[in-house]
Amino acid sequence: MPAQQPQKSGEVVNPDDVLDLNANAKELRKAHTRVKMDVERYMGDLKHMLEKLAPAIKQLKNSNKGTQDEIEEVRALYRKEALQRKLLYNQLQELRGNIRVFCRVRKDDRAECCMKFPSDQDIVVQHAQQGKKIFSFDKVFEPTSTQEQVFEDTKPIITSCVDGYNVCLLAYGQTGSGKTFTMMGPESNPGINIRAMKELFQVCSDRKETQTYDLKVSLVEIYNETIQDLLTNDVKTLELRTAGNKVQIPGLIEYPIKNVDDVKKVMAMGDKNRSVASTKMNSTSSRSHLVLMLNVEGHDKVTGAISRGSLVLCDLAGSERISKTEAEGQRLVEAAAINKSLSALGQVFTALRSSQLHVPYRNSKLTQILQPSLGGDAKACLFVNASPDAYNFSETVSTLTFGSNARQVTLGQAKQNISKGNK
Ligand SMILES: Nc1ncnc2c1ncn2[C@@H]1O[C@H](COP(=O)(O)OP(=O)(O)OP(=O)(O)O)[C@@H](O)[C@H]1O
Repeated sequence: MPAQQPQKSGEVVNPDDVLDLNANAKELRKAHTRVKMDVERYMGDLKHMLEKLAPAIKQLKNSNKGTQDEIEEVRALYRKEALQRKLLYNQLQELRGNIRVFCRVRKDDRAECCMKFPSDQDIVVQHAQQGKKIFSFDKVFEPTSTQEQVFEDTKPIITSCVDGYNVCLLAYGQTGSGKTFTMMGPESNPGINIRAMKELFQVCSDRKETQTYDLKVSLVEIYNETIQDLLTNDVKTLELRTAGNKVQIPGLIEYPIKNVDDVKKVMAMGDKNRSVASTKMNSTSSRSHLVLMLNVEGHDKVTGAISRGSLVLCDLAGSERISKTEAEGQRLVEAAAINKSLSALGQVFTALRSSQLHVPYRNSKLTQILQPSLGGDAKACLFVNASPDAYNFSETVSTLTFGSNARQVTLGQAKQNISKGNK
């Protein structure tokens, strides 16, 4: 039927057309009723089907929940087992006297990250041309790790100096990799040094009913193979005397400290005297090894026993590739001295690892000063700091290799230095 044209007023309407229109409307109404009935029937069928499926769906949901619960249970078991394994491992390390090695990767938002962290003990370093390497440590701290988290893992070792242990903590790594950040940190977010002192004062205060403690600090830097006292304005080079496994530094200033503010004052004084110079890779690069030494003497009020512990916190100067930093003149001399003493440290680790009779502590002032901490009954902890940037791939691999080697060093079981009292 041709499409109906609108009727103009006054125009005559054909009666056949009206009949056709009525017939069409009737057909449309019938079709509408049929479709409505079909929709209602389908809806009924669907409802019926859903009702039939409901128990099956419920069962499926429950069985899925079961799987989730099972997965959670397995996860919890795994976590428990991993914790137990770690505790046993720590006990074994303690008995064997292994150096604990922690790896910390610095935060660097601009870096093209070349690392992956498959677990909190493993790190994978990848490079398109140079391949992939995996390293394991006692703990790996990712770039997102906070100063609190880093301190938490070292706390038990550090505080054991109060019980008469000699404890040493070193930060090693390429220049700009975050050693100073880890050890000292900014004032608003302090690193291990300040946190350790706070914790030590807390431990001493908790024991004040039965113990009294005297704490003294000294601060030196090893710059171009000379030892300088940082707690005096005089530029004073100190000598080292080694007697057996003990090292003495005659004339070294020791400051008694009573609280964290005293420590901060000492650090500020040392900072002022420290040789800091600008290099191409790090505008505040430390050109010397910084060694903070704390002696803790405890007196037991009940037994009269005296404990003598020490804590050595060492922020090593950055290892660097001279070609990259473009060091010249005085900076080149400094870089050579830094690299020489760091390789002397590596040689000491190699000798200790292979239980050689002769350990070459005397090859550098750094290893000489660290001899009591690395040579026998002390507890040692090494931080290997690394940059996540692919640009630093080869330095990172060399730092992590250094850390892996140090991890195999066995110092022997740590001993407490306690002399019996007369009470
Ligand atoms: N985890 C971190 N989070 C945020 N900033 C960091 C972190 N680690 C390092 N940095 C920043 O990176 C820069 C270089 O770090 P830092 O001075 O600690 O390196 P370094 O290893 O001590 O270098 P050098 O051996 O040359 O003294 C600093 O500006 C520091 O604040």
